[in-house]
Amino acid sequence: MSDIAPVPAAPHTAVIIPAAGRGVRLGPGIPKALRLLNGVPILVHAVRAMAAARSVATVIVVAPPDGAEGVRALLDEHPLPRPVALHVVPGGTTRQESVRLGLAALPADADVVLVHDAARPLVPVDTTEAVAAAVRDGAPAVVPALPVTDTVKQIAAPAREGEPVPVTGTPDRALLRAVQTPQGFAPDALLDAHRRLAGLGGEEGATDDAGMVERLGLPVVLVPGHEEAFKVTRPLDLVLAEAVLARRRITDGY
Ligand SMILES: Nc1ccn([C@@H]2O[C@H](COP(=O)(O)OP(=O)(O)OP(=O)(O)O)[C@@H](O)[C@H]2O)c(=O)n1
Ligand SMILES: C[C@](O)(CO)[C@H](O)COP(=O)(O)O
Repeated sequence: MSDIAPVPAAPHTAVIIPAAGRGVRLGPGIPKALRLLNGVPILVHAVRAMAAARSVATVIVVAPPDGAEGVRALLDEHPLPRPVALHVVPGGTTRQESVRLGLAALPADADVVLVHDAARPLVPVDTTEAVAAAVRDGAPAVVPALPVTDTVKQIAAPAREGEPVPVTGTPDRALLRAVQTPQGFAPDALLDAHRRLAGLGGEEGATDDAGMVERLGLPVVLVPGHEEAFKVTRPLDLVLAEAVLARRRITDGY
C-alpha cells in the first residue's frame, strides 16, 4: 500500500461566451460582438477578460451561426494574455440555444463553468475569479450583481417602447439586484437545467443562465458585481466603454 497522498487535480474553469447575437439595439451593422472598441472587436476584449483569470483553462466562443470560421480566424489574429484552449462553435437563434450549443463542447473535466456575454467586454478579472471561487466553494450557481439605482415601476403587461402605459406598482428597490455575467455554475447544474428545460417551453422567459437553474429549484447566490461589467446594448454604452478603456490606458497602461 502506498502512503503517498493523491495529487488533487488542478482546478479547471471553462467559459462559454455567447457571441451569436445581432445587436439589434446597438443599431444596424455587423454582429455586435464583431464591432470595434478601441480598434479591437468587442468579442476579443471579452475573450481576453476571461483568459486573464488564472483558473480559466478553456474558452468556448459561440459565434454567429454562419460565422464560426471567420470568428476563429479573427481570434487567431489577436494574442491572449494567457494560453487557453480556445474553441469556436456556431450559435443559435436565441441566447439559451447558443449557450446550449456551447455546453456541447464543455470538457468533461471542467469543475466550474462560467457563461459570459461577449457584450460585457470590460469585466474586471477579480469579478471573474470571485464567481469561479464561489462555485468551487460549493455553490451550484453564482451571479455577480449590483444594487439597482433607479426606482423601478411595474406594469401589467409588456408594452412597446415609447407607448404611455399604466403603472401597477413600485417594488422596493432594496430587494432588487441588477445581474451581470460571468455567471458561474457547477457543470452538472447547468447541464441538467438545459437537458430538462430546453425545448419543453421551460426556458421561455429565462433571460439569464441562472434563471434556468432557479427553475430546477437549486439555490442561486449573488456576489458583488462591478460597474465596468456593464453590457454594451445601446450606442451610448459604446461611448462609455471607450471612455473606460481610455482611463485604463492612463491608469493601468493597458
Ligand atoms: N441568439 C443569440 C442571441 C444573443 N447571444 C449573445 O448573448 C449575449 C447577450 O445578449 P444581448 O446583449 O441581448 O445581445 P443581442 O441579442 O445581440 O442584442 P439585441 O437584443 O440588441 O439584438 C450577447 O453576447 C449575444 O451575442 C447569442 O449568443 N445568441
Ligand atoms: C445575461 C444578462 O446579461 C444578465 O443581465 C442579460 O439577462 C442578457 O439579456 P439580453 O436581453 O440578452 O441582453
